[in-house]
Amino acid sequence: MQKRPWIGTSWKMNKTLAEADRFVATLKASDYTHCEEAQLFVIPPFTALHRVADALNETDIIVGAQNAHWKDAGAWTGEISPVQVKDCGASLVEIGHSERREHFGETDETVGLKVAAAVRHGMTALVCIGDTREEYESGRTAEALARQTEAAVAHVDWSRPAQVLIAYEPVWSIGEGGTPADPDFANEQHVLVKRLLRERLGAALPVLYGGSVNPGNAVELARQAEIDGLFIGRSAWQAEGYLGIVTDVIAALRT
Ligand SMILES: O=C(COP(=O)(O)O)[C@@H](O)CO
Repeated sequence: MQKRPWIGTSWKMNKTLAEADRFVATLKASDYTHCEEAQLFVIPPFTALHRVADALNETDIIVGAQNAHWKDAGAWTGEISPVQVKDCGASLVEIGHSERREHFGETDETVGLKVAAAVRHGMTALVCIGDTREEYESGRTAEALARQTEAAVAHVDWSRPAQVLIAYEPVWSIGEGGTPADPDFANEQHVLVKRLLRERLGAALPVLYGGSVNPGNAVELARQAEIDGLFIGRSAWQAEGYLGIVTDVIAALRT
């Protein structure tokens, strides 16, 4: 059976409201507002979340938040709760991106608590895990992924319906100066993560790849047996770039 990949982008700390509107207008004018061959998702910054979710409401494109706290409300100045992002129209929450782990004190424990909270509120949790360059170069990728995978699912109440996606994003592959992971290497890490999940939960979860995905490597990555989707940064920040990758991947998976 042909796979239906997740293909999405986080805008990180980019886009004014006018720029968000332009991206969304291009998306809405495309053939992909209702797409059976891929699950599209867009993760704007909080400032544009409500507006983008509203604009894409009638489409099949999922809109997510880049983070959400584990508590529903309270004295947590500067934070945003899962109740609030859901209220803005988000149905997905990205959790544990390496930039948050590196710069904002996100830990395996807070990631686990946030995943459980997002799921408790009926949203999909998209959990980013990945090895640092130091872990990669010293052969400790598997150890890092095992630790982060276990923490990501540790607090979820699995006796209730829960949608959790994992994004394998090697830290050394992300952003300017990042090296895209070799597709075979990425696939091997996805095999490992899925094995860990099967042992822990009795079933694997979808695992997406992220880190310097671009028009030149997207198809080969998406063709890997255990890569269930692509999570794209820079190459998808212009709607045309995003739609170009979506078009290429869908066409390649048809053949
Ligand atoms: O960080 C990500 C990848 O960024 P790139 O610019 O594609 O390296 C991923 O989480 C999508 O935001």
